[in-house]
Amino acid sequence: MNIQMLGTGSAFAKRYYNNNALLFSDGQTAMLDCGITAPMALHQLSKTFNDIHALVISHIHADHVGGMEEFAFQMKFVYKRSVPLFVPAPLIEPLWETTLKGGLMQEECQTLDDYFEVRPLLEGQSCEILPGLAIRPIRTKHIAGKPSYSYVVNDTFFYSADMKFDAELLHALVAGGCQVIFHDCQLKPPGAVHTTLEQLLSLPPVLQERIWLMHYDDTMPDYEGKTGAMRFVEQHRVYSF
Ligand SMILES: Nc1ccn([C@@H]2O[C@@H]3COP(=O)(O)O[C@H]3[C@H]2O)c(=O)n1
Ligand SMILES: [Zn+2]
Ligand SMILES: [Zn+2]
Repeated sequence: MNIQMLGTGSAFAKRYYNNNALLFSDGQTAMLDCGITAPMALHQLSKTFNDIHALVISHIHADHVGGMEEFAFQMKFVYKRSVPLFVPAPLIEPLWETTLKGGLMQEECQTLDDYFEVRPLLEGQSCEILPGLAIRPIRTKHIAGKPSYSYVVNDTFFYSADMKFDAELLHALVAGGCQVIFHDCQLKPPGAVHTTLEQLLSLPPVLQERIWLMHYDDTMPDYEGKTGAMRFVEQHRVYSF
């Protein structure tokens, strides 16, 4: 599996774009989250939404879904095809009712299904989203009262999206065969809704070696060399795992 980040920044970062990813498998591309900066980030890679074969969503914050209105309109009215949208079941209704409906609803388009082939994901159940690429959602803690999901990819790769520190989960993932972890990282405490660098540094080196840090703010360069055995994920670099 190859992964390339469209952006690696926190919600308010201005240098690194929103923390969204492209996953490549068997000549096809899945997008994992589609934030406000996703359309521009794709453009900078000389890609369009027509290059995307599947979209996956982690939770409803603008840095993860804010680019979906353009995605939907472009597929419907420019490229005239429907992309499979893989969404954890509890997010489907709020994604339409609280985020997308205002811009996308019109006489002939009244539901999310008018724009995407909606495929509900069930927690803990693996789903093949592209040939050779299976994802398994895990509900993780982020904001109280707001469902949010991390993903295990092909049983060996963990993508936190946005989550509070959960050392027990990280230990269990590695014990279960997870080789690589892309984890959100709030550089400065307190970590009210994200995992902080300080918390990740409390993990043993054997775990840290597998962790790559993403969703960081614009001060990231100040932390080079201060992340233990963990490395920063770089925007646009293609990683093969
Ligand atoms: N209860 C909350 C809710 C949100 N936030 C900030 O807003 C951002 C939304 O995107 P995010 O990437 O989840 O990070 C959130 C916090 O920075 C926050 O700090 N506390
Ligand atoms: Zn975020
Ligand atoms: Zn969030």
